[in-house]
Amino acid sequence: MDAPQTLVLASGSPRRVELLAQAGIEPERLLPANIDETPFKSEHPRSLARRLSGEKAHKARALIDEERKALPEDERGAAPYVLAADTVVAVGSNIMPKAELLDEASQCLRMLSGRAHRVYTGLALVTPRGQMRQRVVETRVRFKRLTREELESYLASGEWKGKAGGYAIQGFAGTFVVKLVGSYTNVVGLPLAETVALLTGEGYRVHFNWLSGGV
Ligand SMILES: Cc1cn([C@H]2C[C@H](O)[C@@H](COP(=O)(O)OP(=O)(O)OP(=O)(O)O)O2)c(=O)[nH]c1=O
Repeated sequence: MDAPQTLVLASGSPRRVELLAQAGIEPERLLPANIDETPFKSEHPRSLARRLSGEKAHKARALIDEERKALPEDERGAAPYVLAADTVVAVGSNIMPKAELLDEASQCLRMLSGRAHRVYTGLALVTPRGQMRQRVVETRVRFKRLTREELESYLASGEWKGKAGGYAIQGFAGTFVVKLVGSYTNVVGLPLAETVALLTGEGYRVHFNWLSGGV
């Protein structure tokens, strides 16, 4: 019999939950970790994705440790695996904001129009023993040149809200993509092959019972 294992996803992103579900992984708990996501001065986008995902995982694990400490020792059980991610969009070394305002989204899209950019997702896993494992996955994306009409209707759609770089490839913005090199799920927010590899590499058992089909 396998020892029990639990997974906490340190995220409030429904996309990340859906992506994990696509791999047959259902976290026992969602624990969004609110952190300050402001880049340091001249911070490289790759370093930012790594740092922020690490901070999210670390914060969630610290909360869990607090909760466990409040329990009698014999009721604590094993600590869970804690997984976090952070997605950063960049043109060269210029980090695009996570668009919250129309103006920000508009600026991002003008910058991305007709150009190539990179999407970095930092993955951070804290093992039950408290060890941090990290990696950053990079995808290159090229957008076609956007017409004024496309730009305006995209802004009106609101799909950009809360998205790194002011777009969501899984929605209307999928029609802007003329080239993509690397992991598609990485752009949506969680690179699946790498996430599964990270988890299984640390002893988390992923059940590949796909025979019944899910699509
Ligand atoms: C580029 C791109 C980003 N995104 C999303 C993924 C992330 O949710 C978001 C980037 O912000 P993140 O800070 O990575 O994540 P989040 O704040 O949404 O969630 P949490 O920190 O709680 O895990 O942008 C898309 O959904 N599609 C895309 O094409």
